Amino acid sequence: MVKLQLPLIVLLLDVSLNYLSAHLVYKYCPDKLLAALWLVGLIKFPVLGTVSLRLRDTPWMSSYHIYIFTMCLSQPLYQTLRLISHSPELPKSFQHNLQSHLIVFLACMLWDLLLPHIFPKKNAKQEDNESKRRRENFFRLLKYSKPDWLQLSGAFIFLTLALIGEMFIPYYMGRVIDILSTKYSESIFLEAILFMAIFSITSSFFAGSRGGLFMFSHSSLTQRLRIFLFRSLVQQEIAFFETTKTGDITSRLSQDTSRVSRAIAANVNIILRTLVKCIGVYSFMFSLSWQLTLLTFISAPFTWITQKVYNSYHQELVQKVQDSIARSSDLAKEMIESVRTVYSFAAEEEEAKRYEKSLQETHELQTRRDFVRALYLLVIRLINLSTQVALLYCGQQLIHSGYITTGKMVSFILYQMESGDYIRTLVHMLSEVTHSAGAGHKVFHYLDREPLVSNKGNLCPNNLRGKVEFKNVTFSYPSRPDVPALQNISFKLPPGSVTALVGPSGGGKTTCVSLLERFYEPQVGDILLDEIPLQEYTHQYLHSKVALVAQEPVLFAGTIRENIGYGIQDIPEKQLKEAARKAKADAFITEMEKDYDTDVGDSGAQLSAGQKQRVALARALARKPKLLILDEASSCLDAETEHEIQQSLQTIPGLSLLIIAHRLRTVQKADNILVLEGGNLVQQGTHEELVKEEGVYKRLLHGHLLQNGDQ
Ligand SMILES: Nc1ncnc2c1ncn2[C@@H]1O[C@H](COP(=O)(O)OP(=O)(O)OP(=O)(O)O)[C@@H](O)[C@H]1O
Repeated sequence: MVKLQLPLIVLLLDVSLNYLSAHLVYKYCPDKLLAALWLVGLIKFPVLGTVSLRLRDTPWMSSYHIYIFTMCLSQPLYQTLRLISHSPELPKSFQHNLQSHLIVFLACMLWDLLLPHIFPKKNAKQEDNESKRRRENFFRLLKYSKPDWLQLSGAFIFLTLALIGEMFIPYYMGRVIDILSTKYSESIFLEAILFMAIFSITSSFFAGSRGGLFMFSHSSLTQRLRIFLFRSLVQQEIAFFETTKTGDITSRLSQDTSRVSRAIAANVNIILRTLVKCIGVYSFMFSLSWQLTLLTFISAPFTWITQKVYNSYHQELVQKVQDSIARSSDLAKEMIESVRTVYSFAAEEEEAKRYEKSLQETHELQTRRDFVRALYLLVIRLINLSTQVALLYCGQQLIHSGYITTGKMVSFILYQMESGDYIRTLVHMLSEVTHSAGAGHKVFHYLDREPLVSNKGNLCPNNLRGKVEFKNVTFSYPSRPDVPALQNISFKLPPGSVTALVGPSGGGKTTCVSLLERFYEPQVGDILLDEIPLQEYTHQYLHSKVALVAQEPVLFAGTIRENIGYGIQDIPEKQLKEAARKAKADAFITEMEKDYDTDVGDSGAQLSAGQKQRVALARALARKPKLLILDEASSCLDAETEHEIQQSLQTIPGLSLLIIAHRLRTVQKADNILVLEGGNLVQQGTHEELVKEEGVYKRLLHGHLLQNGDQ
């Protein structure tokens, strides 16, 4: 009950104020009654509006602003109506006044009780934070639009010129009707037609130029945002991509950037155009008939409220539909990418059902969205129809009593029809701008994200020996922080040596490689290259000196030449071919129809697994590394080719090799073998030393985990 005190006090105050002001004015200056009522209404509106803001979170009272809005306008509108229909009467009695206020007040409470059940609402604090964030995003977007200021200024000038032209067209239409229905004069008629044509042609030209320039700014802002965003994304650490869905990232890049930039160019274009048109149309309407203009205000609050309610729920549903569509296309993409697996498990029907379920969800959301839209259109049409009936009725009275001509009435109706559209567009676009700027939050979130593994090192020495050292390294993956993948690991890779990493599956071999590549950063300990921590070297330098060939190397769509030279600008032909020769790829490449210019297909699909591994090895060698990491990189090669490659690699002076392999022949020749189990370094030494010890290595040999070379 306490919560109702303030609204009730305001209600009583408002009723008394209405009653008093109307009586005073009627008593002392009855001829100014209407003007005074409008004045009181307009003064009350901001004052009571501010009070209503404080009541937003009060249960039952969040629609109090509707009440305030209605009450501020009801008195002046009522009197305007009476005046137009020529039946002036005393302001209503205090009881009448109180009754009408109470009815609206109770209606608002009922609305508030029902509304949360139909559509859940956010609280005021959340809304305040969101609108603050949207404002900030909007200004940030403005900054990004700076380079387009010339086009935007041009667009604003054309916008104004187009509007001036458009504004006069209905006016001249009315004039033509008046000329035709009264005393016809050819010269005046031709003059009106001529002006109408001039305004139509010039405004069309200006409107076209305006639209073109706005669209230009829109697409250039979208492009700029996409470039910035992409740049920021590719600098993120690997863990970011493991924990963020691909669909999320691509939709930020494609849809959100476009939506956000629309907030500036396209939407501001529409808002300004509509706002100026609204002002212009209402000025014309006032000049034609101020009485009828005031009458049209009856529909304004209803249109405004309907549009606002519709916007918030429609926007939410639109977002849900978009997310659902993105999920369906992710599903389809995943199926196409893994079509071989689907085929080999005969899971076609299952996949089809999964896709159907996802589409069904989209369909249901779309139906809800369309239902909300249909309801909205119905309400808007009813409001429009009622206004037009009231207008025609009062207009007929005004024509009858000689206040306006038929032509002016036609002009007025034409303007009025436009004005309704403008108010709706204005409310819709204002919310669209804030929502678009809201989508900016997601874009800016990625744009501002600092990678957790920083690439800010600045060391790139001319000489590097290539000595690597793991010093008490402990590491857990960010997605599983409580499970250590490596525990207190220490080892050294001397320059020019061959080291093998072996151990049962899940032992931590690939994790060591990932840390060396700086995909992640260890939580404890250091990884040193020539006694200096890896993070001190520049990103480019480190990855030219430490190269990785993974078990399933990724090739990019393009030629073999492009794949081998990937990441190296203008690689000399000699360097390219030398790398291919050392990787034993030269022979099969030269046998191909287009030699090094042969296309490898999507992800290298047109090459065999062994050929892909050799191209990937050539790609690593092309950058002349000091440490080459081979993570089961020759698993798809026959023993002979693998042996040839090993021999060829040993001829490269100063190259250290870190090999993860399951073949005994590869491992046993290593200078040092590191045995990892459960994230711990459990043994190390040469093959000869390790076979003498009882331990994991021997177990692996007996368990055939380390296969013989020819197997
Ligand atoms: N991206 C990841 N996120 C979370 N945990 C991971 C990730 N990659 C590996 N792990 C976990 O870390 C541990 C070590 O994995 P790692 O891939 O280093 O083993 P491995 O010795 O290379 O195994 P394999 O011989 O099977 O390739 C495992 O328990 C694994 O489940």
